[in-house]
Amino acid sequence: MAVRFDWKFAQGFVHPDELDKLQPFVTDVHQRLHAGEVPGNDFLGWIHLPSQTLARGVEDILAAADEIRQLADALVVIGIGGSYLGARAAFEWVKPEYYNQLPREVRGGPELYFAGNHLSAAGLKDLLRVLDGKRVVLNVISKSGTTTEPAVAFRVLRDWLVRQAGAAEAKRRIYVTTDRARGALKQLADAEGYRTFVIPDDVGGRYSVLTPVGLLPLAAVGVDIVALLSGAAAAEEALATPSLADNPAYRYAALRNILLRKGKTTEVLAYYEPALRMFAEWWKQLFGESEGKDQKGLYPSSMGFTTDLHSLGQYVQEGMRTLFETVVRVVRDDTGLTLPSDPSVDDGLEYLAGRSIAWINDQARLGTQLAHADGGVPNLLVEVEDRREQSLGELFYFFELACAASGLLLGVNPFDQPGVEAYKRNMFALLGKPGFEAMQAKLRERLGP
Ligand SMILES: O=P(O)(O)OC[C@H]1O[C@](O)(CO)[C@@H](O)[C@@H]1O
Repeated sequence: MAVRFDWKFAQGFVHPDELDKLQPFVTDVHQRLHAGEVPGNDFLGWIHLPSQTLARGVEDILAAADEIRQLADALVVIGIGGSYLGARAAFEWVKPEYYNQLPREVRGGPELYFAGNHLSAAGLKDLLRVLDGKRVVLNVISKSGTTTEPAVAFRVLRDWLVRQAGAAEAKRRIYVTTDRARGALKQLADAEGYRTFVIPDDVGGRYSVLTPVGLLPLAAVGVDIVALLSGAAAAEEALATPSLADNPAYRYAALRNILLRKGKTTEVLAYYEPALRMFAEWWKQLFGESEGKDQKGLYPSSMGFTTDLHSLGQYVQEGMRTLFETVVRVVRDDTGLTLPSDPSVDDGLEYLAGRSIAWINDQARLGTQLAHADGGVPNLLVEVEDRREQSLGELFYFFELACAASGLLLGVNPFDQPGVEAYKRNMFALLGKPGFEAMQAKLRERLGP
């Protein structure tokens, strides 16, 4: 596999014996997961999604992606949570950091923007400014079809698009990804005749990156979605064993469980490449929504090193000893970038002349892992061979499986998210949504003048 798991920097905190003791529980979780006998078992479509999608083929997605490439200078993906994080994570992982600024011939695809993942007027206005004068395609994504943030952004952007391009052309430039039958977005798509892609019923939002949710926008910007799926399918096969010795995803899940029980209540996903920033955001939703319930669950956080070593590094080294760290490391460097030699400048760096920047970064990583472990922060390591699609597909599946197993070991339903409704109900009441009148009065009273 292109993904490897190592826990040598955590061995002072966990004895191998402790893992062995969890084997029967992991075996039970594995068997129940594969037999569909777990809480939330109507959301297990992700387990065989990679192989089944490859077997079915993705020609329809590739054809639509081609159309988008023809139609668009800029593609705007409108979605929030699982309806955008996977696509954005893969986009930033695979494509160069300044993709949108590169010339079209170099990029190969349209510029890519994300909207509907907040309710900021300024954010939306800034996006409209940058879209001005461009041929824009919208891909609005919502499984429920009722989420407020993307619905608001879609209404604003659709209105803008109709004014820019006319109603008929706007219709051609809107792609909808949603539930097969339910939701306001589905009704709107049917009424307007928008091109529609379906999110399978049995795949939850945070597990949906390998459905059209992620695949369509990724294909449109030239990410190799067949390689992405192939990597995930390879992991699906390789990780179909309950054995902790053979299954690194279960080893990771079991270690998280052990560390949590020892009082390590926060997990920091640490990365040393800016390209992994949105991957960490995807990971946070995956674990946070899956495990944070029934007053349980590790708090998933992330840090980008070495940047955050100069802001949060002090806390990690000497603050509350409730942290452990999972480092995601990309092994291969193909930048060819080295530190130039210049003996005429006295900046104290000549001893590094000729060294690759990637090597320097990795020494920082090793030094940090040792220091953090010495400071009482167990360190786990997930190594990924490179930034190619195949490897990323493996990594997506690795964490999806680990998350399901980890949630089940914790005794929660890893596939629901009842807690996110609380803020939504309050917001609907305050916004004056029909049906929430009584609640609105109560909340306004609590808020006072
Ligand atoms: O795709 P939808 O239905 O718009 O939901 C977006 C996100 O909102 C949540 O439902 C949380 O409110 C997530 O689980 C989901 O990924």
